[in-house]
Amino acid sequence: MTAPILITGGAQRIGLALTEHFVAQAQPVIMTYRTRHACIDELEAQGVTCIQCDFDKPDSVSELVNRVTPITPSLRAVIHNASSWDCEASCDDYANLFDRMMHIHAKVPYLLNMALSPLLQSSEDITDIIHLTDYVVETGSPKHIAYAASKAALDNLTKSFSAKFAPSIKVNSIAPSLIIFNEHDDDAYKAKTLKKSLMGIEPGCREIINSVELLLSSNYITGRTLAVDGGRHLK
Ligand SMILES: NC(=O)C1=CN([C@@H]2O[C@H](COP(=O)(O)OP(=O)(O)OC[C@H]3O[C@@H](n4cnc5c(N)ncnc54)[C@H](OP(=O)(O)O)[C@@H]3O)[C@@H](O)[C@H]2O)C=CC1
Ligand SMILES: Nc1nc2c(c(=O)[nH]1)N=C([C@H](O)[C@@H](O)CO)CN2
Repeated sequence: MTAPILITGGAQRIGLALTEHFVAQAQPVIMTYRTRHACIDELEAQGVTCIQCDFDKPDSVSELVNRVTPITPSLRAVIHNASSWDCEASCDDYANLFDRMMHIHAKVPYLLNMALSPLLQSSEDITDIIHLTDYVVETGSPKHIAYAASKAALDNLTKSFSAKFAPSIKVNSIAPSLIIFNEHDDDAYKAKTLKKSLMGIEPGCREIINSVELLLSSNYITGRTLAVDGGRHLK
């Protein structure tokens, strides 16, 4: 029996692309969703274990762990994808913004890694934890200050957990810049954003799928960051 991969935030965009990729590979998936998007019914019909989970709610992490533990003796990987890209301009309670960013991007992955590591370690093979961070871990972001700081915290968790769990579990970050635009992004924003990288394209979810597969296929890469950013650092 192939151990499942747990993906948080698997009901749209990159998380959904990852979920659908593994389904197509006959790799069992457990995924969490906050909002019951239209895709959930089909994913459940395809055998994906879809667990409703709003990490902003108290006890959500322990409830998720208590849902996962009885359904599988082990996990192949945990992919921390769930995220909220919030900016200071859209809020007036900076303390709440900071707390929410740190919660979803650092505290939730920290607590899940601590609680789920036994399931990862019970596998006979090397297993993986993957943190979806962000290019702005390197630079900060004047418009997403709390978001960037929280992703930097997640990046640091990669370093600590890779040392704590080696050699049974590899722990790595994937640090994207633009992968896919949001529906509300206007043409001016898109043109400005495309100019920020050397490649100048909206690459799409396949870039993250390829990066995840690279990390899963390695028996040696750990404690590192895969920068998936189109050469933005050299622009
Ligand atoms: N898209 C891009 O170009 C880039 C993405 N990244 C990173 O890659 C990852 C995927 O990006 P993308 O697909 O755009 O992500 P989204 O912004 O689409 O968010 C992913 C999911 O996170 C879930 N989520 C948010 N907050 C919570 C919460 N409190 N509890 C539970 N689930 C929550 C949402 O669930 P629901 O929809 O069910 O409410 C959503 O489906 C993220 O970590 C992101 O920071 C980094 C750089 C660029
Ligand atoms: N949770 C999310 N994080 C990020 C998103 C997103 O849509 N959801 N988008 C970006 C941008 O694409 C940025 O990398 C380029 O402007 C960053 N993080």
